[in-house]
Amino acid sequence: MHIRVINPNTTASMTAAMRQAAQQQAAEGTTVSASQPDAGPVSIESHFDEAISAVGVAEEVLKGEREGGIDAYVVACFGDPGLLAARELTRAPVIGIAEAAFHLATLISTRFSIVTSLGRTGIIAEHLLQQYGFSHHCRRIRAAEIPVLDLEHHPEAAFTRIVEECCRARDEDGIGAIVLGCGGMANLTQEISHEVGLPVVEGVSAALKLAESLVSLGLYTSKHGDLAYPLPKAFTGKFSGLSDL
Ligand SMILES: O=C(O)C[C@H]1NC(=O)NC1=O
Repeated sequence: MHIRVINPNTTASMTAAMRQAAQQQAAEGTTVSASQPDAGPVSIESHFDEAISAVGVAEEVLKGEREGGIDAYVVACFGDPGLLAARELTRAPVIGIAEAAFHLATLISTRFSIVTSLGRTGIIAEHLLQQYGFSHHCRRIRAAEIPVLDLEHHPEAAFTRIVEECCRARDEDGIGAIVLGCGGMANLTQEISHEVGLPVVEGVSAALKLAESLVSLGLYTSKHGDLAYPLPKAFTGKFSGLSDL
């Protein structure tokens, strides 16, 4: 099967790291490709960044549908930007890394904490926990207080900050597992788990394995109801190419 990982930010090196992490976890016979929008934020650290990146996610799914042969998509940003819009555009399963991580974390612990990059995006994770029904499972949303691109530009310092915050969560929050709250942490999971001594759930890998499961079960995004294809209509200006999809 073929799974497309979409990095909603436009940092190609982060996309490559996500693809590598996902391919390492993929089952034999699963091909993982990755893409990012041509236009949008280089990192997603605010509501505004999320809103802009959601358009890019939709455009990447449309590209994938035109390309053909893609069995599932992963939206690889912890805010799950544009997830429901993306699901409207395809019958293929579309899995957000936050939603995937929350599901898996509740299967291995009764309580988990999230460690994300910047504290100001914590409210986005809080809203997702409420939306997906996991609020009572999550003890606390913590932040390493590192800009997302520090994961690329200052990886050692970023790793240290993330581990320190994970250790505080382990010692203070009464939890059994940790969810990493950034797609850019996809290649750090094993090292962090080894340092912290708790199971660490990372969203790109979680979403990849859930996508494989859905495809293997023959499950697809329902086209009955609100996730049916969008109604054909005219779009104007720079979105005119989306007219009558
Ligand atoms: O929401 C966050 O804090 C992290 C989020 N930003 C980004 O560019 N990729 C992410 O996963």
